[in-house]
Amino acid sequence: MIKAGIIGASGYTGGELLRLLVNHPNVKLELATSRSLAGKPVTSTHKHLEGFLNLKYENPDPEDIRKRCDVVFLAVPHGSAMNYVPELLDGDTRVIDLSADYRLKTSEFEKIYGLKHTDPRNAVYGLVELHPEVSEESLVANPGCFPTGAILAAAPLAAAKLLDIAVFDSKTGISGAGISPTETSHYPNLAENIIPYKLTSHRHRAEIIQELTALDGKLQSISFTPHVIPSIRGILTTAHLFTKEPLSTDDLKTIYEEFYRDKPFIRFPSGVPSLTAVRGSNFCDISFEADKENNRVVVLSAIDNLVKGASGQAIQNMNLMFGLDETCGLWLPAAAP
Ligand SMILES: NC(=O)C1=CN([C@@H]2O[C@H](COP(=O)(O)OP(=O)(O)OC[C@H]3O[C@@H](n4cnc5c(N)ncnc54)[C@H](OP(=O)(O)O)[C@@H]3O)[C@@H](O)[C@H]2O)C=CC1
Ligand SMILES: CC(=O)N[C@@H](CCC(=O)OP(=O)(O)O)C(=O)O
Repeated sequence: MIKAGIIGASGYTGGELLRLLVNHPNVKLELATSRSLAGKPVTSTHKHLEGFLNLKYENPDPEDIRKRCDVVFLAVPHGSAMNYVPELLDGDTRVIDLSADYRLKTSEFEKIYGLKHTDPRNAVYGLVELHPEVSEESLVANPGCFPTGAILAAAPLAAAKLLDIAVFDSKTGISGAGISPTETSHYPNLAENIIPYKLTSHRHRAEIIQELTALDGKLQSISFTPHVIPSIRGILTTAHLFTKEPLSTDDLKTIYEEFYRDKPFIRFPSGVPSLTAVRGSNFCDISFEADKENNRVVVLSAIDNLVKGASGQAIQNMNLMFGLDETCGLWLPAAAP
């Protein structure tokens, strides 16, 4: 059995890692950390895990964590993960970082996040559909939630070198903001509302550029605007992709189905994707329609930000890093409606 530890287990992605890992056939949950809740049962805060888990929160030092775990998930805010990684990797332990600390080149991270990076090692970007080489790595940077949906929506056209301009418009549930309440998450501010933010400067744009540019080979014009909607989970991305030549919907079908052949978590539902059809699951549902007159295609993607956008994708990475089938423990339908 793979002994797994979660640092930051009291948060939303930590809770979702626990929910998925309690039923993973190859994993034994060894450790759940929280600085503020050490000594309390994990089920005192994650009440949905009652009857599934006997762990108490702990707050051991990184060396102890490394000795006890084969794999450690870092579910902590960006800027914190880099303080753990060097000590955790000082042995055979493998690390999957859900924060943004290792997703970008160090200089780009420092520019976008305004933080000094103290550990300039490289990590593979853990979007499994594009980076199967995660299986060879001991440190994986799990992608951001918005970039996961946006990159998967545009990757086939970028790889075919057909993409000219990409405009991503995303709507997210509020769990993307983490467990601490904010003015945006305050019920009267969010209910019956849609809140756009960081209209041109969201930090996730850098990840989208990094990955699509790598596929296409040169810098494309890429814009991204997020909105929070009054849902708890889910990200629906509308990608307006302007192409170098006019494409039909049949062309798109050929390109997308070929690119995602044998990728178990990419689905092409009939009609448009829906947040409820992916909620609680690791699927990314994609649909597309050509607007030939404008050299534009509209691609929609739907994910659960806490699963394919975070904890499910992290387990997908773990599966490959340990030589398991990528669907292991993750082959679950959504909790719809
Ligand atoms: N929510 C989402 O949809 C997604 C989140 N992510 C990323 O995953 C990471 C976790 O997100 P999320 O679960 O939402 O965050 P939460 O705020 O819900 O939880 C973070 C947890 O980390 C612990 N923590 C906070 N600061 C530190 C620290 N300095 N050292 C150790 N532990 C700390 C906290 O527990 P305590 O204070 O008790 O120790 C807290 O429970 C973040 O980097 C986030 O950006 C990525 C994709 C999607
Ligand atoms: C609603 C909300 O606030 N969402 C967050 C993104 C969530 C996230 O998970 O960011 P990382 O993947 O980079 O850690 C935001 O816009 O910053």
